[in-house]
Amino acid sequence: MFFAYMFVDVMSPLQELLEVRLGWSPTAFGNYAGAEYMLNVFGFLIVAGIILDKMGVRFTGTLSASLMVGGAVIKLYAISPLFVGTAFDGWLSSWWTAMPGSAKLAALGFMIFGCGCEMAGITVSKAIARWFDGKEMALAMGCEMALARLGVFAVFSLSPRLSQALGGDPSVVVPVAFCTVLLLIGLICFIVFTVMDRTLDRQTGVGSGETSSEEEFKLSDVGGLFRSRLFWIIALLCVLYYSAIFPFQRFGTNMLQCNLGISAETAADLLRWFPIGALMLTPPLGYCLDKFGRGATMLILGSLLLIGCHLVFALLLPAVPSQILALVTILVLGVSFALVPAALWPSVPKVMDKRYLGSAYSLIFWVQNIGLFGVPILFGNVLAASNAGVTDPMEYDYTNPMLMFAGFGVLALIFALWLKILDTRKHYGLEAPNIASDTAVEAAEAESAEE
Ligand SMILES: NCCCC[C@H](NC(=O)[C@@H](N)CC(=O)O)C(=O)O
Repeated sequence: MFFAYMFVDVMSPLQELLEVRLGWSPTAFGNYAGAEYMLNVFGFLIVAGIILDKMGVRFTGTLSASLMVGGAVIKLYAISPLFVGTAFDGWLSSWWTAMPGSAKLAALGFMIFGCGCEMAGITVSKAIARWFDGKEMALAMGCEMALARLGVFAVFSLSPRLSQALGGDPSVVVPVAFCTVLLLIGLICFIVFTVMDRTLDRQTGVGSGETSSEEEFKLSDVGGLFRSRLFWIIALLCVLYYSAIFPFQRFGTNMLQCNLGISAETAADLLRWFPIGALMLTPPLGYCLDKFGRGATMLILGSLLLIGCHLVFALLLPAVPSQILALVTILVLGVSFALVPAALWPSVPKVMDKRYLGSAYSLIFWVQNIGLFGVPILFGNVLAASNAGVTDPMEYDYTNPMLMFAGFGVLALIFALWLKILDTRKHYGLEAPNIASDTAVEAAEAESAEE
């Protein structure tokens, strides 16, 4: 997941370079960014859930890592001189001219990569939920997400520098090639893990139980989940919250450049602190959730912070173009980005039947992917419509698109409040700790001994 998240954002700090070098307008960049989720939205994630439940973690993990490498290679080819300027590029550029040929082919590669990345995401979530059931599940998920955030921090630090590593004109090829090699290393590591895991199973004579039928994906469960009010509240909270987070990560560098009049490198250096706040806080918050509970309250607080931060980016930063203000807001947004994921993902096993937990994760990811697919496209269009006639990528006015993010935050807050009210009425246990306290366990043991 570390290398996967690096690859997801490798081009985010290079939006200006892509516009100058390859002619990608904000709309083309938005379309490219949304493509990551396109095949998932059109049903791949549901298939991925079935594959995971039928074939298990080893097979699905290897398949997802292979898809990521395949997609990355296509994207690398699309932006390289091997493709740009060729007859194929000319043909691809000749229709739907808003998207240059390189953007179209890169979007195709990103689509395939996105299938692998999301498939890996549900595989990891289900594996952790099973391995840490009744134990430090939120801490384990928090550590996994912290590693992913470290990847984002690393790529925001490395990408602008790698683009200049060869001297001469800056290049988008070097950072993408670097991250593609990392994905290949990740695939090799996972294959080594599967071999070792299989060997251990053979030595101990214990099956991993990873395809146990009690948790098998059933199509009838999908219908049941879609009829569940709780499923929709969680899925809609998830899609609204993340729609104001991941697309922001992608467009944030240029937003800071335009508001502060700084280079892409300086802007990326500011933005990289966003995942760092989340990186440092998600594991301890996960630990607190395991020990003391308060999951629904964390969701409300995280949504409130999200709204405040996007309002600052939309209204205050253009009026007060201060790097300190930008940094403080980015750090607070990082706190929000720790609170919500730390509480949201471990809450799913609390309210969904274990039997269809894999389906529940894949369907929540599916609804989330619809937003993550559509919002960058919407964002690119809102940005373009608010900046008619602006040709300098340093001159865009980001007020309207950032207000749109704040609006998503308000809706997420409404769903978080609804969840808390339902939890108070129906006692789902969202505010309860994941690990029963020692005294509670002792009391339960004493009770069963008496019986
Ligand atoms: N074990 C938690 C998994 C979810 C982490 C979550 N990622 C996602 O929601 C992805 N579907 C989104 C993406 O890959 O873009 C996160 O907080 O990173």
